Amino acid sequence: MPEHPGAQLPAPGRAPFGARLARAMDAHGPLCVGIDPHPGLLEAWGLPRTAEGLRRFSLTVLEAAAGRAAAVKPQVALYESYGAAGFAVLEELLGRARAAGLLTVADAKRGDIGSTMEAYAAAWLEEGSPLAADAVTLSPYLGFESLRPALDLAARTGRGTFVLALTSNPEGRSVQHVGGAGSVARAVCSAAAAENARVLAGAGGAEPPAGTAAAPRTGLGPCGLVVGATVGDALAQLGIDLAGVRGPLLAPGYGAQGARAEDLPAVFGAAAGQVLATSSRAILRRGPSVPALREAIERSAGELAAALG
Ligand SMILES: O=c1ccn([C@@H]2O[C@H](COP(=O)(O)O)[C@@H](O)[C@H]2O)c(=O)[nH]1
Repeated sequence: MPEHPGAQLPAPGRAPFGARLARAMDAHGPLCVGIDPHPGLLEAWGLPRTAEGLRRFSLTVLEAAAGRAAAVKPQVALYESYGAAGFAVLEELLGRARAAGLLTVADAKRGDIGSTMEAYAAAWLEEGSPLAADAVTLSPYLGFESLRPALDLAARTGRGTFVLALTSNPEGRSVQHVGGAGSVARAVCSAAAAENARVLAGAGGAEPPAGTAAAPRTGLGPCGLVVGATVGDALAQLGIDLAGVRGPLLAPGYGAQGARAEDLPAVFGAAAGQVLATSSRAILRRGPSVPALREAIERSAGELAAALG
């Protein structure tokens, strides 16, 4: 395992991810701005399809989002496609976002056998790693427990994970929704609930007393889920209790994929307060004007806060 510069330094005191995310959502609304530098958007913004174009795109979105959104979510694939130069831009973006007080979610969708998973966990979640983010997206296709190195490292460093559960794309249903009460989606949600219960119990966070509604954004554990805003009534159909997961819910599908803010309460029900909706293209299309991007971010954050609380 390569040593990261700074890996030997003690982790600075950092509040748990659930608490930091709750604070950011309370302050700015439940919006995560997706940073997806698609080639077509670079062209529309008058930027070259080079690492310098990627950098200018990324820093412009950051300038617009700072102080107006809870988090940003760079789509790692769109940096990776530029090779080492793209990763250098991603490193700079993550560092600058942190300095601007924005939480960062690296949308990398990593997942592999445990020994390799250790390397992914170290890259995205370890103190001192150049690519460390506040949270990373994970794929549980090799089994939820194969993600253990990332789950443990996130809990230890005050970071978070978002595990794919019910994705926003229509194709996801053919794998995730099959089997009713025995669905893959339900198994992933149950595993995340068990993980948060374990971590929160270790941190002294007791179960909410039976029969009382827990305040929706307090006491969230580090293991979040990706649940698309486009899944309609799938949660009820599959018998999934997302409030009982006690983790944050990253919800793509709002915006360019068709879900509207006013659709979200029906999709998420009692878990609405745990939702961090993410939107990329619907906001990014408004660039490169920073005031226009800011207006789109403020409008989205406002309508999501009104819908989700
Ligand atoms: O289920 C999923 C998981 C991840 N995504 C990612 O979110 C953004 C969505 O972009 P929009 O432009 O707002 O549609 C993108 O990076 C996806 O890879 C998702 O859409 N669905």
